[in-house]
Amino acid sequence: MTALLTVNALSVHVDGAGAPLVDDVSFELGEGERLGVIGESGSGKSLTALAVLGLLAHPLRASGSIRLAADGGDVEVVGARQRRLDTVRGSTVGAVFQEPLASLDPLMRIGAQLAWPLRQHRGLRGDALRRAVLDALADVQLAEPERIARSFIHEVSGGQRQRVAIALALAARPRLLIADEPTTALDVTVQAGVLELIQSAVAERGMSLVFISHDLPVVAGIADRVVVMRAGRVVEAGETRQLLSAPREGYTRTLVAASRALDDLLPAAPLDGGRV
Ligand SMILES: Nc1ncnc2c1ncn2[C@@H]1O[C@H](COP(=O)(O)OP(=O)(O)OP(=O)(O)O)[C@@H](O)[C@H]1O
Repeated sequence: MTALLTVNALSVHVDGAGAPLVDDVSFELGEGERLGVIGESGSGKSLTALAVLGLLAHPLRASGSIRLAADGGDVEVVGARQRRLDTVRGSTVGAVFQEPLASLDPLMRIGAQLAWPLRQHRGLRGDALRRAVLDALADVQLAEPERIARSFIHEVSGGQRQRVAIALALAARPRLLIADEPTTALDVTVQAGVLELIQSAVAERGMSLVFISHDLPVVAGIADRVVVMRAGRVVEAGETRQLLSAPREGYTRTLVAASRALDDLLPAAPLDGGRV
């Protein structure tokens, strides 16, 4: 399988401070592959995602290597100039975060926000652009796309906001989607729908996925391979089924046991992907 993303010995430091927050992390992601990143709060999952997106801000600093296979050739994200990163963000890699407002502008109508990447990356104008905005909203199963396009973000529900954020992440047709706890902030009744949407969008477009969560059953249902992080390091990595049925490390065993204990309380919700 061709590697779309290769992370090698990635560390993230606070400039001038001691121990790294992300420490010597390596993994690879092939075209069309879905990778789950799991670990407790503070284990370094989000910083790893931000590093891949080239979004670490001072005083955070990455070292090591993050290579993305972009259309015009490989891009080394660590140390890349802003202009180089602008060419891969959106078109090679898109992102959805826990809090949709992280990627949405409260002062701009939703349609105008979506129009921007469609114009920039796909060169659309006029009627074609207006149609593409409505199609992008319909693609994320938002009813009444015309009304949503005219709305500001505070005029739609939390679940609808996350769907808009997904539409925005997909607008430039990236080859890789990074979803960082995309359902954690949502009402439990809308989590399942948003997860299904991410899964179907990734499958239909043949995209690769990095799915970050602290929720093992959710990751089990979505990822081909899993990376387990703790205290900034990868403690275990492997094919999802194998890793969950025979975890080698004590920490992974604890995570699996905790999920199974919960599973026993919810007999209708099997570990393997049935939940939310
Ligand atoms: N800007 C920052 N400056 C200093 N430390 C930071 C900064 N951002 C994050 N950290 C620290 O880095 C560590 C890893 O944070 P990170 O957000 O990657 O964890 P996480 O695994 O994504 O957690 P969660 O599941 O709660 O989102 C944490 O100890 C956090 O406090």
